[in-house]
Amino acid sequence: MATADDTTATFGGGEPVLETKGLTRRFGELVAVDDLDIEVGQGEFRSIIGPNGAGKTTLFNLISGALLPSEGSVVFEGEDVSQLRPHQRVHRGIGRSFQITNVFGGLTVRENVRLAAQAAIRERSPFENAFRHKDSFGDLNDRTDDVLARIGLDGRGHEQASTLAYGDRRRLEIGLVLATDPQLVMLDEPTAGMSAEETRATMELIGDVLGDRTVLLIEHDIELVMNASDRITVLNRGEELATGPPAAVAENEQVQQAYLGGGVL
Ligand SMILES: Nc1ncnc2c1ncn2[C@@H]1O[C@H](COP(=O)(O)OP(=O)(O)OP(=O)(O)O)[C@@H](O)[C@H]1O
Repeated sequence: MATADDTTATFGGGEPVLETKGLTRRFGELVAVDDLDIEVGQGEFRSIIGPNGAGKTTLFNLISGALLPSEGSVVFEGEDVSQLRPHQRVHRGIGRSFQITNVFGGLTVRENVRLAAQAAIRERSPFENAFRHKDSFGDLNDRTDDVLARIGLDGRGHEQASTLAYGDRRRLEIGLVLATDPQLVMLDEPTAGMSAEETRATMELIGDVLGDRTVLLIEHDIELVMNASDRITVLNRGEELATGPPAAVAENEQVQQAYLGGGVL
């Protein structure tokens, strides 16, 4: 049950980009995601937080299509996508999260970006993509150049991905998400394992390159979540404990008790 402010208000007006309706996922007896009704507005930066095992990753998997719901639905841009396969959801504009974004170490930076862009060209069958006339690849090359520039790796497209330093590899991963031209971007702990400086730079990059998209973020770094989010949803044992702007969530007593044992926020 949601208790915080602003739960039902649609961000920025208009229809939500993403809705879950009674979304539930069971693993045997365990209810990992329990009757979730959330709405994410166009252009919103929404963070999902909660203790270990709260259901955050399961929720992401249900939205991306890696898992199917036991009950309920996922609605994206007004369409029920609950039964679609992951690649079909990518075509509709649901961006992959880092955990399922593959950087191919043996390929160059440019080849990686180009491949991601190609995989996501919408409305075409793989057959059509394979046999398109050479000239029509102009689009793809333009998009690849644009992505490389936006992630600051232009001029480095020829480097083999496996030789990139950690921070640059994370940039490339963001580039691969961007290359699919998603409307909704799902980021699963994008700064995990980074130094404070790398974290700052990565969040800045995310703001720069994904600022015009709708973003869903799973993140354990509370300070980062507080600074970056328009709204935060707190999960606990699969249930929505609260949704609201950072300040309202930080003051929510149930959140304090369930998530933080009091006093951390
Ligand atoms: N494939 C699965 N089979 C059985 N149980 C699962 C499976 N995936 C997740 N679970 C269980 O579902 C619950 C929610 O897990 P989930 O990974 O979604 O939580 P989380 O909030 O992402 O946790 P963390 O912060 O530790 O990553 C946990 O109790 C977990 O053990």
